[in-house]
Amino acid sequence: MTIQENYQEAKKHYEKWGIDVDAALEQLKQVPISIHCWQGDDIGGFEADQQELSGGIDVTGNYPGKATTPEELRSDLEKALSLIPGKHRINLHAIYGETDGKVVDRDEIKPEHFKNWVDWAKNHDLGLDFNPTFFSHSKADDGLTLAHPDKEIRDFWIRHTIASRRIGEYFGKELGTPALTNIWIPDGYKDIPSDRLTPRKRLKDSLDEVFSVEIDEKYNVDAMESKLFGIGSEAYVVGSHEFYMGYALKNNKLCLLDTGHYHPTEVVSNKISAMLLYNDKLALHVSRPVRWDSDHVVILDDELREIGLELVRNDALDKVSIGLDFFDASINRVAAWTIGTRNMIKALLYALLTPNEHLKQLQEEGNFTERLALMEEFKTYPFGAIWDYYCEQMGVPAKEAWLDEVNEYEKTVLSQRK
Ligand SMILES: C[C@H](O)[C@H](O)[C@@H](O)C(=O)CO
Ligand SMILES: [Mn+2]
Repeated sequence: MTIQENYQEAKKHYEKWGIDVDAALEQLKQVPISIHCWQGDDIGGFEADQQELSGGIDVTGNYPGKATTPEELRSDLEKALSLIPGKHRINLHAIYGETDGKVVDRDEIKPEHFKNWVDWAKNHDLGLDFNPTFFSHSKADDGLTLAHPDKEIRDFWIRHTIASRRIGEYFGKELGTPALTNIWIPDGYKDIPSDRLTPRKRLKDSLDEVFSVEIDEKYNVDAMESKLFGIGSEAYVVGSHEFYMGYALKNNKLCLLDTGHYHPTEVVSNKISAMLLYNDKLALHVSRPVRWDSDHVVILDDELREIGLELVRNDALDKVSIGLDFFDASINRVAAWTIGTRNMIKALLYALLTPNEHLKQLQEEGNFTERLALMEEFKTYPFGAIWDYYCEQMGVPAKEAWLDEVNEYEKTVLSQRK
């Protein structure tokens, strides 16, 4: 049977439940995923005075073929994008600017340093998102930035954050789609603090100063990413979930929830509906924590499916910006992007093919037996046949055929790199 024939058969199973499969695929096409550039070079970036990765995050593995120039990174992204169905966005960090070999400190970065990215995004019909980089820098060596006790250091990072928001604004103006500029700082302490309040007051004041520069949300939207702990900030993180939740609500900013940034049994899928009651919009970093915030490649596991379901059943696809955040250097990096992003899209498709209204109704009626039974049965519905058809329709390889292309790219391009 062809992919088309399988699709026609599979469709009937879903139609029995009143699911309009073609409409679901149309809806899926409209959902952009913000693909993080940093999977392609182990969060190295292109600063002329590149420094070792810091900030309590770590990339392990030494798989050959890492991108070491902007051209290589863009070429690798193009390869991955050619294997991922749909129209997406690319998420950049401030360390990915291009300065012709000149040292430009973080508080001096300008839109012009990202012109090549914008030209490339225009050519490939992509939106761009942005992140100030508060790690891998001598002024972040002690693990403190916007909450630093030294005003000079704080001011440096405030200038960097404002410069980053200006770059987001530039992306939004040039590309006709607002950039999400996400602030994640590593600030915290390894051991039990004697004062939790003062650093948080400083972070609040720094953010107030950063946002005193108004930027039209038509071009740039601000988000802030909380965290529970990092390497070197095991006991205390200044920018905790509660800190940013309060700040975002009061100041009309977005909270960005990273799926690896909570207690091990705490899940982002359970936060979305609660937060959307009070926040118009949210952002996500979909990652996969394995025992800690390990940033493994996203797989189609229970939590990913549950996130997809929450976004779809709560009609939140327009309210939640979906970004990815994983970095694995132990496997082919183009494959990592492809696997993780395809899985994110699969989770959304799975949710769109679920009889959500019927299941909600069962719950309202207290019919938990049928609710559980159907939720389980739908796991083995012919979802794969619909996915394959979607890939074929979108002009990307169905099933594992994309792997041949990655292997070929590895042979002809990645393995030739020094
Ligand atoms: C590189 C990213 O900004 C970083 O992963 C951040 O988003 C994070 O999740 C830190 O743990
Ligand atoms: Mn993150």
